[in-house]
Amino acid sequence: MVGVQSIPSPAITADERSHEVDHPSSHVAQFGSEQPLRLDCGVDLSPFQIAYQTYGELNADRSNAILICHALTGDQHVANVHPVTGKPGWWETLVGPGRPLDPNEYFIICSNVIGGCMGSTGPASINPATGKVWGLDFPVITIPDMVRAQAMLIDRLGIDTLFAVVGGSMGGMQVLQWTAAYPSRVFSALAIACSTRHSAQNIAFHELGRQAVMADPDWHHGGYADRGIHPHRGLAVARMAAHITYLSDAALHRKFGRRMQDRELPTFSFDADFQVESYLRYQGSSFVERFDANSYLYLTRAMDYFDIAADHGGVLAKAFAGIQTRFCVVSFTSDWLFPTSESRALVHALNASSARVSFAEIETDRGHDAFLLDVPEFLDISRAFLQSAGKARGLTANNA
Ligand SMILES: CC(=O)SCCNC(=O)CCNC(=O)[C@H](O)C(C)(C)COP(=O)(O)OP(=O)(O)OC[C@H]1O[C@@H](n2cnc3c(N)ncnc32)[C@H](O)[C@@H]1OP(=O)(O)O
Ligand SMILES: N[C@@H](CCO)C(=O)O
Repeated sequence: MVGVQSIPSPAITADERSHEVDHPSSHVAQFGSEQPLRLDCGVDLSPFQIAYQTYGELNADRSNAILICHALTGDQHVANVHPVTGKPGWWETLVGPGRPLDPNEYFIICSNVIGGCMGSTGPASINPATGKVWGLDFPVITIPDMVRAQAMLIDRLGIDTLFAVVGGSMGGMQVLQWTAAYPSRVFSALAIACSTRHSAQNIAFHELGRQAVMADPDWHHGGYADRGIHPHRGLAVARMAAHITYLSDAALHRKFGRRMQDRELPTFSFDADFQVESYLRYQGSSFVERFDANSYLYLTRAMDYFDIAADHGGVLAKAFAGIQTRFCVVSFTSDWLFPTSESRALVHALNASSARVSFAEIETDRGHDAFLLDVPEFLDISRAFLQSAGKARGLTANNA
């Protein structure tokens, strides 16, 4: 990389490097009892580990680091082939050479959240006290817990201030939590399709999903791993219901309408007569191949508990008082899960805090998950925001 001084992750030990998996910059950072993770529920989690990927190189003054926070079922494999699904990284529209988050310019970090199931400690991990899978003995985690764990990782990487923290949906919640908890460590923040608190409707959808998991006889009160089984049916139903909320009526109509699946006439049965039924079944069955049911319970719960203003006497602006971080808030017109009104409320609070904030509502029928798709206006806005913040930060092309 021309003009970029390569600084290997400074505090990563040889032991940690031995955990490298499918990618040259794939790591697991382990934290021990000297550094427990203090959880909001009152538990000190120790030891624990965070699995993460990096792309690009940290520059000489360590000013070009971008942290990507993933959404509910995402993971650290943001821009490399996924080791389980074999599919491209989940945000390759945004991250990659020539993309708005270009590893030739930035040192990009993405970690699997605490509570996740792709290498970070979560309910599917082994509880060192029992030698068995944690299951429901795993402590309930929150968005602030996820961010606290990430901050320990960022410390471990020797980075004081992140050039940017970027994320959509649950990732956007983490972005906002980063700015509220560590304002001086975040130079710029790109918060997409998110909210400062989970709405009653969203909590209701999550509860529906959790009940579907818990109603599966294979769930065994979270103890399925010891029996060598997994509540696939319940988790698939949960994903099917959730997936509908990630799209929009218009998008479903455009994709499938009332068209039939591989047939011309109704079968007068409960087979998947309609394409949209077949599609949903596919989304459910492919999801369970890559996700743990208990993790789904814990991560949905973390989103439900999220409410930044609650920690500031119910006044959202207080969470951002005096903040110097540059914000860009993005919403999508057809997102009914995190509607534009919630982004506007955030922008108003940032304005009331005299924060620097730009806001874009993007016209699309692709619903909440538009942030994961190739939506040119979204990508252009992201690029322009980071370039402008980069100038203010003194970053030059290729960060020479
Ligand atoms: C690790 C991670 O994945 S990170 C988490 C973020 N990623 C996700 O949430 C993935 C799940 N979400 C999605 O797939 C979302 O629908 C989106 C919005 C991100 C993708 O949208 P699009 O690119 O428009 O894809 P679309 O929703 O049409 O789904 C395409 C898939 O459905 C399948 N499909 C389409 N029609 C049908 C049908 N009638 N019957 C069965 N399957 C169908 C396609 O074969 C395709 O399968 P593939 O993903 O294995 O290639
Ligand atoms: N579809 C994405 C976003 C959900 O908010 C996910 O599963 O993580």
